[in-house]
Amino acid sequence: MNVSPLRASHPVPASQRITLLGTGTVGRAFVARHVALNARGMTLPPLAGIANTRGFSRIDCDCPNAVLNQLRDSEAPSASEWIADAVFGPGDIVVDASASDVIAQQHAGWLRGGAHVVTACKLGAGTSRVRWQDIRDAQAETGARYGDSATVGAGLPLLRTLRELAAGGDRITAVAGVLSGSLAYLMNNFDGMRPFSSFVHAAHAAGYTEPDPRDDLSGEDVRRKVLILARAAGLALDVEDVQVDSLVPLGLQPLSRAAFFERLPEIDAQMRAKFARAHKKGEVLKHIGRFEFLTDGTLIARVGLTSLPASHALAAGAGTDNRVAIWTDRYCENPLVIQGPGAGPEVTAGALLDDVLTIQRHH
Ligand SMILES: NC(=O)C1=CN([C@@H]2O[C@H](COP(=O)(O)OP(=O)(O)OC[C@H]3O[C@@H](n4cnc5c(N)ncnc54)[C@H](O)[C@@H]3O)[C@@H](O)[C@H]2O)C=CC1
Ligand SMILES: N[C@@H](CC=O)C(=O)O
Repeated sequence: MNVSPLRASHPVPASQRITLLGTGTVGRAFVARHVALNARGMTLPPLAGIANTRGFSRIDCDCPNAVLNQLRDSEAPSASEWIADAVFGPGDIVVDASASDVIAQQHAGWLRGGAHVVTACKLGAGTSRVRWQDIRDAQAETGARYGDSATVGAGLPLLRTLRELAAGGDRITAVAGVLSGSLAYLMNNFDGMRPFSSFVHAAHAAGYTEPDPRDDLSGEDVRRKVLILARAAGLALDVEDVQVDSLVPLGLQPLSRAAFFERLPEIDAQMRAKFARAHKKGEVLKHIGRFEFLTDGTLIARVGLTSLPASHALAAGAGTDNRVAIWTDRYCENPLVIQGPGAGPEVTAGALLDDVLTIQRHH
């Protein structure tokens, strides 16, 4: 095993190979699935390198888990210096399982170099319109692929469905639904009695939340998903076009992550009150992201908590289920509805590997 936790150059390969960025909840599940599929005799591009904030390690052995563990446990100081030395080119598949804006800024450049990028991180295509456009332009210039199935619905067939409908000439008139697996889990389990904060801890421990759960509770993660969905539908929405209502109390917003967790119970009273109001009306709380064309042709986009009758089309689902309704020219009376688990390391890693396999089949 050749492990070099800091600064390693990465020459352009002759054949397809994977470099995994991120050794956290999703990265670890990705390696586990890669190992498991290999053991089942599937032919996959090899895992050639892994990076995290500690550095970059080349994998010269049949032991990606050992390399991952060594890198995770490395005492090296936190640094992203490996990025400056990394060169990805044709044949490379970069799998982004980080939540790093520094890495997301590199997506377009790596595509321009001819490498394919497969990402669970939404900060590439789910933030500014300029960054998203740059990624699209880079793909068009080199033909390299941008695998984004994991970014919305943790691999549920949402993005591909929207793209196929749009490619078939259908106008997408609205998309609305539960787009956060962690918020689905929270709303499906919170009973108004046990503290809401205890469920946030459980969702974090299960790997459903973002590394910082405030990204979920603030609605920012769903804003990114709404942007990615709208862009897949051919609508170039920008960040400020999406109105977002946050669940994070003001006092908890500027804190470090550790301090936020300490003061998390401060969220409980407001959530108990919201639950009680909904319960009194015989309704349930659901966190909904949507974009839609109003009858005057205006496109609006919103994210936030709402209370719905239990019989409402978007109120169904259990656990981490995302449930998303799509209205188009074709599906104008009754929407097309897609539902299934929308968060968790295994489904997310599965979506990343599905995209890797698609690239392998087409290149
Ligand atoms: N947990 C889930 O259900 C889903 C997660 N995702 C996305 O997957 C991504 C990863 O999530 P988790 O694994 O929960 O996060 P995590 O916090 O457990 O792991 C993040 C990893 O990224 C690495 N990293 C951060 N900055 C880096 C840098 N500059 N260079 C190299 N590595 C760097 C960290 O060292 C860490 O290993 C996030 O973008 C999240 O939005 C997407 C769909 C579902
Ligand atoms: N934190 C996200 C994970 C998937 O994108 C969520 O809760 O949906």
